[in-house]
Amino acid sequence: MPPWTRIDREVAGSSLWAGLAAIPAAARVILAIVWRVAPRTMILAVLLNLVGGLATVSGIVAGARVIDELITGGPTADRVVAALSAIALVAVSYSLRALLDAAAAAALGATIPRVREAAQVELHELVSQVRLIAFEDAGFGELVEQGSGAGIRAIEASLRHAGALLSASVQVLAALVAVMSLNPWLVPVTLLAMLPAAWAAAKAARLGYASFLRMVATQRRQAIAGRLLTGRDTAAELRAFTLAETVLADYRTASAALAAESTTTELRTTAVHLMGRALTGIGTGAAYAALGLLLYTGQMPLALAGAAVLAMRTSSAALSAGVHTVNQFYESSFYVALYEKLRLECRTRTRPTRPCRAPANPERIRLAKVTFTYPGQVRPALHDIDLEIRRGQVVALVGENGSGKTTLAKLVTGLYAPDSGTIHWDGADLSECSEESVAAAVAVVAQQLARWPVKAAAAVRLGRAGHLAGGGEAVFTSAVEIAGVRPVIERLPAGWDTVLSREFEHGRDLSGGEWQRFGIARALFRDSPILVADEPSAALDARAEAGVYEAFRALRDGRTCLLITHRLANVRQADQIIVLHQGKIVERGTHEELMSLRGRYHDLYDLQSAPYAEHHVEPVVRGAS
Ligand SMILES: Nc1ncnc2c1ncn2[C@@H]1O[C@H](COP(=O)(O)OP(=O)(O)OP(=O)(O)O)[C@@H](O)[C@H]1O
Repeated sequence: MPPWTRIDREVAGSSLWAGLAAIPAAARVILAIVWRVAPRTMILAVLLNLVGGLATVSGIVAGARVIDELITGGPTADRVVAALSAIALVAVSYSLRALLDAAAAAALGATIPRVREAAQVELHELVSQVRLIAFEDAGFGELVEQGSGAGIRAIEASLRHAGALLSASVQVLAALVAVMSLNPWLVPVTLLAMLPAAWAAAKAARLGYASFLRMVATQRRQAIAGRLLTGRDTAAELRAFTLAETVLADYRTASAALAAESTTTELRTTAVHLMGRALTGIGTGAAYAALGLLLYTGQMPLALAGAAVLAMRTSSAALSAGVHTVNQFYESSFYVALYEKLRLECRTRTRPTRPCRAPANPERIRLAKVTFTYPGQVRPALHDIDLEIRRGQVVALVGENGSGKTTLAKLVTGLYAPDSGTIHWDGADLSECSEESVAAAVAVVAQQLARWPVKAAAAVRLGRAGHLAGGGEAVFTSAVEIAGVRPVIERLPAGWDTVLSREFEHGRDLSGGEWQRFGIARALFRDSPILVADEPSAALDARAEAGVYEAFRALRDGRTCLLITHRLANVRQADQIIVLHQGKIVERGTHEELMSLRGRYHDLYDLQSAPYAEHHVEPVVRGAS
């Protein structure tokens, strides 16, 4: 069961009062946005609803007058003439009510897109300003997904519910006020007719949620199996492992279960509706009996009976609609609460604005006793790290999977902040520098590259957003040549104008190595004094890899390069090799120093070069040796 079904369980299991109690909090959030983006339309919608209520009162009262005129003594023609003005008022009242309802719906319709847009834009602004580490927190990730998806949809739905609820409440109230003004005894009579209908509506809604809950797991199972059968990601393995029949069998089982459940649910819902209608019938019958009693005992003149019937019909229809809306509003209120929680979380996790700027090209980067633990983890990913990197050095971070290389690179470049210890760029403590100024000095070839769905030229130029439309031509050309992007472009149907995504017409996807070439070109085009390359050649062919390392060495003139790689042959010429193991630095030095140490680096290097030594060939170090 997905985590969000908790909400449906809660709605299915709680009372109508719990639903009503949850509405004010959700309404506050929505009204705050509406008040910000469309205050006048909001006031107009409320006024239209209120005037619509007055039209209902006038319609009912006028209806009572029509009957009154028609049943009083005298010739029929005179009675009809006497009733004409009341008949006209009935017609005007109900026409006006229809017009006002339409106007209120139009006002709401005009407000909803603006509210949705305001909520979406604000949320995306807030999330984009959140510190990177927040995304390593699984709870925050889930909140972003729910808050920005279902949360935004709930804002829109709640606004509709608020409109429907306001309209229903005004109509119920109007009917009660109308009958009250005619005869106070009519109030309990009207309630008698409308309460069973309200009860039935609440019951039907709850059964709807319960049946949805019974089906949701099977529905998801069917959807997942369907995606596995038809998706692009699994298409190759599905065929290569001849898995189609296995997955199809699962799909068939889920579909059959779903069909059976649907039939049962349909029958149950029909039974509930039947019960609802029967109860409404009993309620109405009781109301008529009460009416009859009032007439019999002379508590009420006959003319008012018609008004009572009108009021009963108006109010029970409005109340049923209102009760149904309360349930929906209740469900939406949970998601609105998630949206609100996400906004608050974003605010607490926003990147701080700091006046101090980091040095544009630091002479020395120093880490002292740096410890870092990922959110929700007990064991630190890095422990007591002391490190110094000088401008122009190529520093290689090596070590087994999970030893902390990527994490260390993110700390050095200010993407994460340490839990304890300090990171200085020259005299500046990174914890006091603005994140933008730190980022300005750094270019990153990330281990998991973003596959930007943009034109090929933009995929490189994104490295320096200021030059997206053009500029930095010499740097662009050199970045493209070094990263080996040119031959890729020659193979693309529209060259530099090809969109790198199959989601667009004529768009093209790239191979893993081709994406990596774009990632390297993007970082080189950034032309920053510090380059961080995390496994930059994992997917590259031997020729491209040699070219890239050659280029990294050439960057040494005044630039600092932090290199993470498992291919140790590529780090032989690094100025410093840092060997990490379980979050600690266990060895450091040049290749020669570490080899003579005969420690962990020596063992790893030997392990990698053994196959080449056996066949008397050099390892893939053309660029590095
Ligand atoms: N988002 C995260 N949440 C929790 N733990 C994490 C997260 N990312 C990494 N870790 C853990 O932190 C430790 C260091 O991870 P890191 O990615 O820095 O290793 P690495 O040396 O770069 O590994 P690899 O060679 O596989 O890329 C590992 O134990 C890893 O499981």
